[in-house]
Amino acid sequence: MEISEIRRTVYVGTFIYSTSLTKLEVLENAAVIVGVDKGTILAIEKTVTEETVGLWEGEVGTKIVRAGEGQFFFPGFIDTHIHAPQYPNSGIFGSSTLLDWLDRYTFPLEASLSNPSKAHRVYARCVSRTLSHGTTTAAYYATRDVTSTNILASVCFAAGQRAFVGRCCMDCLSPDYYRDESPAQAIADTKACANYIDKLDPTHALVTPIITPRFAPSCSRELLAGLGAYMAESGLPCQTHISENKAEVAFVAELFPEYDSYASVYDAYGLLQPKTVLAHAIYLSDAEIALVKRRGAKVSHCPVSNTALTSGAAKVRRLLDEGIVVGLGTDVSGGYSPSILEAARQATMTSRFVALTDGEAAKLGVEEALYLATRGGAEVLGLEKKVGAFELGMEWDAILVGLTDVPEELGEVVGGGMGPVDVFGWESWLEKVAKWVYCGDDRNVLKVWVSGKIVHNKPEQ
Ligand SMILES: Nc1nc2[nH]cnc2c(=O)[nH]1
Ligand SMILES: [Zn+2]
Repeated sequence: MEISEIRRTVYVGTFIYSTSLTKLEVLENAAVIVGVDKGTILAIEKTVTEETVGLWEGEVGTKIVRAGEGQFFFPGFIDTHIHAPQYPNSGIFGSSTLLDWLDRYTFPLEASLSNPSKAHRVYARCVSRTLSHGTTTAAYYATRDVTSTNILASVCFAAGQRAFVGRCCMDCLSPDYYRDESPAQAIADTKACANYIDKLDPTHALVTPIITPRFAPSCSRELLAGLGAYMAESGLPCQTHISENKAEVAFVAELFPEYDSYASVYDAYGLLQPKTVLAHAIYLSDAEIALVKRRGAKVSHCPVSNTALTSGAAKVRRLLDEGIVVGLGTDVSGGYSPSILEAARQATMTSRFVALTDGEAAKLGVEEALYLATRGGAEVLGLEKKVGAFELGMEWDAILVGLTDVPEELGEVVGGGMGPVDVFGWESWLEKVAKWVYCGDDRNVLKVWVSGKIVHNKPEQ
């Protein structure tokens, strides 16, 4: 059958997804029917027989995709905070902390990406790497260079990754070689990138511009005000950093003495909104948490970066208890890993350190970490009706996960298995999922789809 004749794809097998912060639904012997034109879920059959699947197989225009024995479909991961231009520095951070790390490692690399061919090379690799780890949606910081930011948007669009792409605004306290020349220029350049994306993807079905003040210390009052006005007029989302490091928080208090807190600075310029993604949020005071909650701004928790740069341990349970929406971010290359599975794992580990001082309730379970990695992230980016779970009308943004079956007889696993998670056959589905979270990696990601289109296929070994 010609591909063009396929009207719907029926995915058959086991489906696992979050139905709440603490609950994972497991549908075994189920089917999810996806329309090919819009990539949306048309029907969910919670139990299907081989006979039914056989009938579908015989239908013209229907394609069947099966999860093998022991494999399962899972919603695609959502990275709510990642710096694509920093990807080559993954793992290179030494013993630095935020402010010296920016000067030493980050600004020189980002500035060098004004070379379009270098930008293309880095972005193509970053996008294919995140896809291979199962990231179907990413909120990217680019650099302050317009051409290179537009290259990132084009690379995401061509690769089929759902993405938010922001030109990084920074007109203050940044090195001479890497600083916006004026607030007006920074705003004009931001608009130029948004216009480029509007032409690339007019309905923002896949790629959306995002207003991106780097963080308060690198933005003048005039720039923050201009970006706040642009946010109000365009309705576009916004991403920035907040309260990541104690020296940074003290610096903001010194730079903006007229405001009570870091969060109040963003609020004063209209940047604390329901469509605002705040990365880190480690040292928010009670008053700031209340303000973030009142404004409906969202938080991107970046545990790998927070530990790598010795920034601190965000109190995620507290944020969740306050009703703040939280997702996960890799924060490459503050974070060394492009994997949201790693971020989920480290979110549970960090929460255990928090529990040592704040009590057992601080601990995040596997179910909660996976919720943050999927539905939480979707809500952070305003996509909760579109992606993050398997529900009617949602788009098929999904991954197929495979684990390695250890044979009952002593002997080698045939074909090397499907990645580093060994399954002995007696584990429940939820135990298999826990093993995947703690022991898995991209070798377990066999296929990845965005909006019903395949965007990654693990190479055969
Ligand atoms: N983690 C992180 N924090 C920042 N604060 C300002 N810029 C950055 C950045 O690039 N990464
Ligand atoms: Zn960051």
